[in-house]
Amino acid sequence: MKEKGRILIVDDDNYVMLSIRILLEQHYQDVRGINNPLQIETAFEENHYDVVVLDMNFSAGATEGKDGLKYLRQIKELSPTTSVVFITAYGEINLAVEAIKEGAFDFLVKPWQNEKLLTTVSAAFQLNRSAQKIEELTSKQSHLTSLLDAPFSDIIGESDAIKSVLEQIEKVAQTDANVLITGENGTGKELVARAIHRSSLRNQEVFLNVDMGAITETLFESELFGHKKGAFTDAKSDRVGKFEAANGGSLFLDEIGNLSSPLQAKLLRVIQDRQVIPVGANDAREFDARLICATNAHLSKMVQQGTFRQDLLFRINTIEIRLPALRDRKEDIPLLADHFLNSFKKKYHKNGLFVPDYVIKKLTKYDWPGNIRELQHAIERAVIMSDGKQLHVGDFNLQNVNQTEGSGIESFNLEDLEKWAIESSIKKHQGNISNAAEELGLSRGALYRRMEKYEI
Ligand SMILES: Nc1ncnc2c1ncn2[C@@H]1O[C@H](COP(=O)(O)OP(=O)(O)OP(=O)(O)O)[C@@H](O)[C@H]1O
Repeated sequence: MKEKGRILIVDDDNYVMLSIRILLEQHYQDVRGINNPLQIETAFEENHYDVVVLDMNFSAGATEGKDGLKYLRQIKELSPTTSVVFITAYGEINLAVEAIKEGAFDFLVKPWQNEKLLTTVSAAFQLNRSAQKIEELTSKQSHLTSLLDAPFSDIIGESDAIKSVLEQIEKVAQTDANVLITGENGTGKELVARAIHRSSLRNQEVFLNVDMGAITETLFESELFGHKKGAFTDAKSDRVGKFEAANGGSLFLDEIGNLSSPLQAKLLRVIQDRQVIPVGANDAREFDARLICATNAHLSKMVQQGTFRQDLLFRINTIEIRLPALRDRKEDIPLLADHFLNSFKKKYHKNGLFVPDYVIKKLTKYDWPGNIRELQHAIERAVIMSDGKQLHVGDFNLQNVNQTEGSGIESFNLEDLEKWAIESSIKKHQGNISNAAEELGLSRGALYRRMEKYEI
């Protein structure tokens, strides 16, 4: 099978260039030859090359190899990771050594042996791959480091409510205190839990996540505390539980309000003792994980109703961070909308998509019962469904917007009636603009113009 490599051969002797090309084409997917070194720059503008096989002398009669060194420097400038292999005449070996000092990978002396040429190019190709890998890893690492340096960069918002949340995160992150994050669904509880971990001293260790709402009674102990081989029928080998696996890091227990009473008792014992006993084991094991819990339930109400243990609540809520509903920080909606729009425009390759101000205003008026997750999904849906030019309010499928406006015809103002007819028709056709336009007797363009006018 051919290697997925790109090789460029630069030699003004067409015979040499062609014979190397024919040989290398049997082993590499993309091999190109040029006989004029002045084309090197254009060749690199068109493609990246893993290896360049470069003649040492180009000017007729020249034997000093200065041309080769000049083009080597040019290639290294254009693409530092590309490996360069020189082809040199017998008398130029000193120069070839100089070329290696300047960054060439190796050289071959004319007349070359095919076997030797293939081995040299293959080694140059492997070196290039490793260099590229290192470059990739370095850029990934610097990206991760910048994320660590800016642990809140993905929490969008400038409202007083979100600023106060960020301040609290910063304060608690430095401690090992147990944190309870409360807030409605989709308000960003998991995002905040991750931010606490990232800005804590434990950020080099793991962040593990357990959804207490999804865990069954029977699996609870085995998942969280681990089990010994043979402890029950399916226990084919020893298993480390989440508490132990999160050692040194943070353990995020989501939907903690969903735990049954017996499981609350088990969890309380483990948090109090700071040790777990795996199912089927006799000895307890200590763990050192920072606990972050989250819920959308009112735990203190549940305590009053007798459905959540007060002692467990006291253990987990050393610090409580309450996340505001999106409707209580509406001033953040334009920022969040812009953030999600940009990322979905990129994801769905609709960079030209434009969102008029009146649409953003409409989004700000809506109450977003599903909070930021609902906003995120609504924007993703709108971007997918759009024709790639402009978003309209109708693209967002909002549930309660304008429920009161236009739900009955109380005014006989013609404009009000037209707006009502358009809204009703779009609703009837579940957002399908073509069908609504047909029913209203308008072209799609005319309907869009009216939608813009009435801010629908
Ligand atoms: N302030 C914010 N800035 C940017 N994105 C946010 C913000 N808050 C939440 N999100 C995004 O909204 C989505 C929902 O957030 P998250 O899962 O953290 O909410 P949650 O409160 O844990 O939800 P649930 O209670 O349903 O588990 C995620 O994709 C998250 O990245």
